[in-house]
Amino acid sequence: MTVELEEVTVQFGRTVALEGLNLTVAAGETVALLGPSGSGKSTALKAIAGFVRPSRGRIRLAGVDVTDVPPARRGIGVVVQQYALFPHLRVADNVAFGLRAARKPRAEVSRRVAEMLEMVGMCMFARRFPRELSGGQQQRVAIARALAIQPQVLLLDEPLAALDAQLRADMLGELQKLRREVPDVAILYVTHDQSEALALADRIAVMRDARLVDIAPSADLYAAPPSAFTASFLGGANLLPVELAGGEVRLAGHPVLRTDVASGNQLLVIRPHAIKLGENGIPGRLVAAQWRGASSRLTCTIDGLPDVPVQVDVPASNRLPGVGAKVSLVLPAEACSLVAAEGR
Ligand SMILES: Nc1ncnc2c1ncn2[C@@H]1O[C@H](COP(=O)(O)OP(=O)(O)OP(=O)(O)O)[C@@H](O)[C@H]1O
Repeated sequence: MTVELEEVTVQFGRTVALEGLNLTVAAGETVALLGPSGSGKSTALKAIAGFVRPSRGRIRLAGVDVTDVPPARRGIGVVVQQYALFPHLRVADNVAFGLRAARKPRAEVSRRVAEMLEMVGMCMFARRFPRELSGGQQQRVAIARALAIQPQVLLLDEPLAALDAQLRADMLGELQKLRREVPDVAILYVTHDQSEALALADRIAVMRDARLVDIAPSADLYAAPPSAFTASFLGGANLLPVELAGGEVRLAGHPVLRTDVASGNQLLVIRPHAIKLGENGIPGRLVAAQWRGASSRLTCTIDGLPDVPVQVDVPASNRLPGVGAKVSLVLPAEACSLVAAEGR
């Protein structure tokens, strides 16, 4: 079932939490809403679920306008950060809740509950209460409960945020599997974690200050971010001031890329791991080094641009120059792109 938002604006008093959002999630597609805290991601999800009412705009499910339809009648599965299981109900009854509310026959309820618990690997825990489960197990039950009603739309709001790093990685794997098991469901996944968005989403929608900034297939957005904000938010790219002259992009006077962009205030985008310390590169200095396990994050400056830090990731096995030493930075043209500098 396709989800469509057309010019959806949500206001809380004088706060505009979401401004004119246009977004479509196709059946079978996973879209991640990615953005910093307070950018309006959860508000967008709540508007689709029907928990908040837009002050302007329309929401359609499979072409049908549901803007004025109450949440329970939209047939949407919702999973939020804090699980929100019913504490007084056992796991099986939590999962059965929506089916019983829809007055499904008893045999169908038990069959479906068993199927769902099987899918999330929680059959053994059917008789437990939520308080007797770990955070990850509770989250699986929440997902089973959301899917039990066979929703055509699944909304996930930071479902892994309350879990520790190991569990988060495990659950991310589970969610990838889940996507394959419900191939026709439209999934909207709210997160501020770019690695979750990249791992799960077909397309990523980047939000900032209540607005959609960019939306594109995940790989495209990462490889060629259309804006400076997306370049730095998704993958922490370097944004370096350049000069454009005669079809050439120059960094501190050194040619790095050819371009059709004629003029304007442009920034060069390059990811820290794409820059190499090599021969005949752009001369600069190492100003700091931070060991990060498998890699080291180096902060360098380029001669002539002393106030612009350049982040470089190198494998931790590489021998590092000493802090203060001269370095030569190689920026492969294929790893470089341009974005317009922002006015702020
Ligand atoms: N019920 C509410 N009443 C008043 N203001 C609200 C309410 N809900 C959200 N807001 C405001 O709307 C803006 C967007 O909030 P929203 O929860 O959508 O952001 P978010 O991107 O999901 O953030 P986070 O990642 O921190 O959850 C924020 O400025 C927030 O303070």
